[in-house]
Amino acid sequence: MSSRSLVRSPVSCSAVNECFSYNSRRPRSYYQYSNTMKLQTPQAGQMLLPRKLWKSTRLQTTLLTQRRTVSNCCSDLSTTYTEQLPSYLALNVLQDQSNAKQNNIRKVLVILNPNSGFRSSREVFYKKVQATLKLSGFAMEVVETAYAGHAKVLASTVDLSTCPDGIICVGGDGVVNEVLNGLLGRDDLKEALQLPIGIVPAGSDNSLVWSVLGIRDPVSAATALAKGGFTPIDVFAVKWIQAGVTHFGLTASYCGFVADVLQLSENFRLQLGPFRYVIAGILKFLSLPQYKFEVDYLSPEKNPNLESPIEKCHGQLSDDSKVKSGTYMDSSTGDNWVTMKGEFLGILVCNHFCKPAQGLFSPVVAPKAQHDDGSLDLILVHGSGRLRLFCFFVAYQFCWHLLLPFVEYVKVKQVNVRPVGSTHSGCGVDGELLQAEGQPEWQCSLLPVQGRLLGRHPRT
Ligand SMILES: Nc1ncnc2c1ncn2[C@@H]1O[C@H](COP(=O)(O)OP(=O)(O)OP(=O)(O)O)[C@@H](O)[C@H]1O
Repeated sequence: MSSRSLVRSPVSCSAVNECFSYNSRRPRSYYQYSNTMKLQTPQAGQMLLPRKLWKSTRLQTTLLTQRRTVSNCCSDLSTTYTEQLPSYLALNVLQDQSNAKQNNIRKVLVILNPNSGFRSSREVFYKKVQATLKLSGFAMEVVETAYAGHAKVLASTVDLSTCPDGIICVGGDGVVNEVLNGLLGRDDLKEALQLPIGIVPAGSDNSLVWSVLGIRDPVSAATALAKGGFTPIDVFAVKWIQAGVTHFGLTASYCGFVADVLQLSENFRLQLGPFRYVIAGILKFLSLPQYKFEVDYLSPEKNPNLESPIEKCHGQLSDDSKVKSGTYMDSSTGDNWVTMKGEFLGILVCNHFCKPAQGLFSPVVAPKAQHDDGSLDLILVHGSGRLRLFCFFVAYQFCWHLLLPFVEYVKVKQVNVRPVGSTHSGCGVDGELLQAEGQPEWQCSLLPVQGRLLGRHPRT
């Protein structure tokens, strides 16, 4: 995750809307960036196996290797696989795959962030994942990111014909977000949207792949990639209205306490790795400011009579003296809007149920959210103060947070948020902090098109 200014990464939302009338100019080849790229050679990793199992695994792998070496022309496929044995679980899948797809080579670009999580992405990929993917027919071009924003540059400039089967991200949610934004910023948007994104979790918290595909370890991720298939997923856009700049996301956007923690945590990235969130959370909790926002949201269902246009968990919320709220109809569209102004500890807009991969009890933030249901789930944590925040946090650990009287849960189509006064004006998107000048208005809405993730949930 990294803090960054939206000004530095302008992506026009109109580009997405123009998707259907796109201009098929050829993308620049990403090889022009080759001075920052490092094509990787595989590293040998020896696994310790029981003697009997070692023998049988070795035999299976050797057979697979022979077939692959004949059918593939990718230079590093000649690696001795006996030095890079995948897990036993994966081997069963690989055998099926190799029988069914002997001639089906899947060409992908692998973008590896060596800076993710505990900085173990290289080890994760080369020791736990690479062999499985190779054996299942992936021809991979591996590129390591050299700086923050590099994954976005790669995704926006790569020649799509060199990786028609997708881009696989090895890292955290941040690198996936960069790839998404790179793809959605391309001229050949229609083709880019079709390109699936694969994820090998190696970051601080891979909430996306854990929530949507039920995968949180690299070996399972490799197995899911090897098995093939796609999972459609809604994509949302967060627009800084005044500047007309848009950033895209797949997981969640948030303002208030969580965005503040995200910003503070970046100071500890080098020293603490994934633990930076805990330390930043405690520090921010101890110096908790008041957050005031104006919020407008649009419910998915139109109700011309303004009768219960929203699903509210707690009707008494509007009686909270600190929150002024009302409903109005946009005369141009006939949409019903709910508007409120007051103190909020947090405003979270979730695209899936947002299950942190590293949580103690792995609670979910938005239990009713679905990654492909065409709506966003808004969670408003009303009020201020450490006691309220503490109650929310404890309840959240047991997934009771929606029962709290100061928490509101609504399915929405669009949310507009305006920080009031000295409230922190940043907005977090998938773990990336978007910063804006002045009094920004953030608009979060779903795109009319879906993206695709590589792999399917193990139970589907
Ligand atoms: N070579 C690099 N050097 C420094 N920063 C990088 C490099 N490559 C990528 N980054 C930045 O690191 C940020 C975090 O990456 P990533 O999300 O993969 O890991 P993480 O933060 O540990 O995991 P998570 O986002 O799941 O918490 C990205 O936003 C990206 O901009």
